Amino acid sequence: MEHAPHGLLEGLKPGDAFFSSPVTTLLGRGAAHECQTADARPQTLDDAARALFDTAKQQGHPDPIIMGLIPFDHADSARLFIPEELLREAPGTFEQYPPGVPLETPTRTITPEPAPGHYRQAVERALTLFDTTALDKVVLARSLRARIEAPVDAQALLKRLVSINPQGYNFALPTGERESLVGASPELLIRREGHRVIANPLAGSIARHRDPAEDQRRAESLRVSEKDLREHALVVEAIVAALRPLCHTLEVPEGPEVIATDRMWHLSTTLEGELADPGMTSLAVAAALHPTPAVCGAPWQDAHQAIKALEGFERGYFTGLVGWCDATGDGEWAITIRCAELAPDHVRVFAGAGVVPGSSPQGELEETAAKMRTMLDAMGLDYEDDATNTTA
Ligand SMILES: C=C(O[C@@H]1C=C(C(=O)O)C=C[C@H]1O)C(=O)O
Repeated sequence: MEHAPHGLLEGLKPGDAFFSSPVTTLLGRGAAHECQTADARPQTLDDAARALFDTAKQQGHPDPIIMGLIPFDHADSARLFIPEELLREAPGTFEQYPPGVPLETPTRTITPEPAPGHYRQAVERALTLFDTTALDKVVLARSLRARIEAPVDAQALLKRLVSINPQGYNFALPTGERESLVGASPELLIRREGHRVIANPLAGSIARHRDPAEDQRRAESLRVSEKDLREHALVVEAIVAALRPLCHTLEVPEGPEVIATDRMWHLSTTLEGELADPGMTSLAVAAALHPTPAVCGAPWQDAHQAIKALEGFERGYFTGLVGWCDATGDGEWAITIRCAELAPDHVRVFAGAGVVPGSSPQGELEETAAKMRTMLDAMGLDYEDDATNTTA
């Protein structure tokens, strides 16, 4: 017998918006009201969301929900919209989702942007900044661009993603006439359910291994890695500092757990709080936290400056936010990682890694290669660069 969420994904058409999480599955069709904001500062996002809800209510929309994509950089534009039609289903039990046929994506060329050598050099430069500036951590990213023979089917790709990451934040949102951003993020920035907020930052990672004993050994090494625990603590500290003033109570566990995705082990902390102002929407809380040191670094300004100086490409929506917010303010915003930009003639896959004192350029290069495998595997794209020994 077919479970309901399978039905929802079965109905996905080009141009639809899809978001699934451990608590809900949404499929948005069309855009009754939409807004491409001038920038992504918290006030701009709040104003844009209010205006969208006001218009929807004036036009008699019974239960408007905003879906959207928020860029990494506050200076860039966010896309928020209220779908014309919204289909919603209870928690997606994608655990038994049939994996379907593996995708094949014939490619003409695959080009790393920037090149692996550039990436290693950026990490090396970041390491020197730790000695000469206030910088404690910076997340440096890179991408792979594949020129393809035929467009990737977003629905088929999502089916693969939900089957391999059933507990993840799986999404596909249109970003243009024929472009979309599709991904399987493991990271929840914030969920608001009434007064309650939950954040689940991840930071500190190691690639998984196909041999179960080696895989476990890697998980254990991550659990006690001084470098990764330090990298993780910086993220939790920043989120606690941002959430405390917004919350009556905030529960902070003593240390992180180790969680798995299809390709990675991560250090993970779940924080739970009671909002002091229940009128604060999930979008406003997300905007107050974003970008955390999980995707930017610490201190924020120094890390942002280092990214702009060293990375060598525009992140756009990658390491931004994807999610939804309803008219009561409830909603979820996940971090747009483990994602790919789909266009008719190319796909582009992104990944970043946290650099702290003690990081190695080759190690971070390999970590980004391992993170990219989630999307590369799902699309049936074969690619290995100088970061080969990650993906055993
Ligand atoms: C930036 C990415 O991941 C982030 C960086 C992590 C790390 O450095 O350990 C872990 C999870 C994410 O917060 C990515 O997957 O591209």
